[in-house]
Amino acid sequence: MLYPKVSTSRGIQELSGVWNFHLCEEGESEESWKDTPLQQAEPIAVPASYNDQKDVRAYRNHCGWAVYQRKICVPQFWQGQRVVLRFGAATHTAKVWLDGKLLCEHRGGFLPFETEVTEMLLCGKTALLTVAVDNRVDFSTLPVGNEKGTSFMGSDNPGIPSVEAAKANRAKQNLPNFDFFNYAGLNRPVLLYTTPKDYIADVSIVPEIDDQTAQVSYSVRTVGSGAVSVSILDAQGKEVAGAEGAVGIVQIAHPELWWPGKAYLYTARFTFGTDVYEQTFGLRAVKVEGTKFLINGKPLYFKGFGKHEDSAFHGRGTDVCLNVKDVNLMHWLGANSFRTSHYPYAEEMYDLCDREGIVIIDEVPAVGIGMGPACDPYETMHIRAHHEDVLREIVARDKNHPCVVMWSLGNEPDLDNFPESAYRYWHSLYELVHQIDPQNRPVTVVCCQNSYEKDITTRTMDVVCLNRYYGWYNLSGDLDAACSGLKMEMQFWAKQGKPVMFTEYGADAVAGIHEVVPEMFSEEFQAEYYQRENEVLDQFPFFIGEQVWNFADFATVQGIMRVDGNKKGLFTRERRPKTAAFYFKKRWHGIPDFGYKE
Ligand SMILES: CCCCCC[C@@H]1NC[C@@H](O)[C@H](O)[C@H]1C(=O)O
Repeated sequence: MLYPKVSTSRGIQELSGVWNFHLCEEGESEESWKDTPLQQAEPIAVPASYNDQKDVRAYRNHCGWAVYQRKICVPQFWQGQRVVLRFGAATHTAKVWLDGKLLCEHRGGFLPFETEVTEMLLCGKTALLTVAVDNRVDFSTLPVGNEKGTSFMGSDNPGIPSVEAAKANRAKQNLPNFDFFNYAGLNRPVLLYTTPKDYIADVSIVPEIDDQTAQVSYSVRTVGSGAVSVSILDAQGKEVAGAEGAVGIVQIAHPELWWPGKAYLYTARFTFGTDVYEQTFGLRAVKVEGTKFLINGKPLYFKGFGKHEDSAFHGRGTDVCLNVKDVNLMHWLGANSFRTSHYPYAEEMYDLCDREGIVIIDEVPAVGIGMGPACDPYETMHIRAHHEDVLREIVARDKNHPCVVMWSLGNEPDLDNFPESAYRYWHSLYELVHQIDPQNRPVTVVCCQNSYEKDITTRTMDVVCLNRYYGWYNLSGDLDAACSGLKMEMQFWAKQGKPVMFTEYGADAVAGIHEVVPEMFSEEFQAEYYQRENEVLDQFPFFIGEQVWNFADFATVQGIMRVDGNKKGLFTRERRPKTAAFYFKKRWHGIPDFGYKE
């Protein structure tokens, strides 16, 4: 799916700003307002989550539909154009009406969707746009919500009469089986854009490089009639190659490659009739070979993070200023990568990483898939069809980004309680993504701390991505025992012949807690945790990367295990560095992006 861009043939009207807003009561139909202006509407900013925009529990803890509404119209000089309404995302399920006519519905809260509105808007009138967004999570959604019991790491005293009675009478609420606040609403930009009637619907770019030359295979999907041509421009805007036809191969002489830390972007300017669309791309090759993750034939060492889209006031709302700040902090640290834990991030972040040379592991929101040893989630949850949908959508959206070097099918599913069932589920998704990705990038699923000998799935992925918490969730506070356990597990992985990396490891540190003798939750313990465990990891040549959990402190559902959210950040939520940030700054500037341990 193309990202909307202004060109000589295309215009954009952003619909950001203050809309009218209403939280539906339990039992109130989301369709109540599809053709009627909201009464006693409240103000709400778009793009942003609604949860923190008003300090009342109803916003913070809402469970169900919320209605956004505003008037829209388009300039008459758009006559003759095709007009499209596009949502960067709506979390988690959306229904869209224009003057009461249902335009579209979409499931999945982290990927774009759009609908053509030409006829309804070009008749010169102002229309009422109504969007209903449902934030409920359950066994059919990704991310997964529990349908009884507690949320992630929640606490309960089941069986006590008074507790059970109170549970039966409590207001409906979400029980996220994941460790990030269930921010919801129109989190990403909403806009109208135009194309000519005959237009470019999609483009796909597959770079191939060898020593001295590079070629780009491209394909263009069009609607209507016309001829396709493509012009390849270098970073200075100079044409370096060109071709005719909707499908073709272009040779690029004296290629400038795209590298982590040294990005170089070309632009493919596609023309179809009067339509013009420009797609940036990078000349880079990604390949797993033995226990190495090769970019342009060189073995990368991942230095970076699991992150979240999370900030004060905006919640999970797109904040390009914060994106720039975070990428600058990554440069400051000597980091080269992050995983979009646990959902696809806003498109604007990938464009920024393309130009800044930050490498991304791109993850779908398949998180919370597990119910413990009592129940096989692959038999009980109804997520498969939706899981395939989000995988197709993430590849369709992000396929041309040079910064995307690997797909993550999901985070910390149950892989060891029902190992054969898990393997069937995840291996078929692994094969699906390899089939649908034009660049055929490596594919993984991120594994939680588990019985790695029973888990027969993780070892079959292109890269073994492990989330491990030796010394935190187990062997808590005892870093000698933790390092002994970690070393033993690494000796298991040494026999698997796969590249292995940490996509999570870490410890909560409440900024400002300092101890001469480091204990858990102090900044000193967090730094010592990493320093000790990195000493073990540095001993294993097949270990190809360290992504700490997390880049910054972030909001979670309230519970006994979280004091104002998750505090495993190297930075506070306001991006103030903790002691461990300075440890990693020193460490990562001393580790090369390529050839570490060689
Ligand atoms: C025993 C539970 C183990 C959870 C493993 C650690 C968790 N991985 C997934 C992330 O979303 C959580 O924030 C992280 C944590 O809790 O900080």
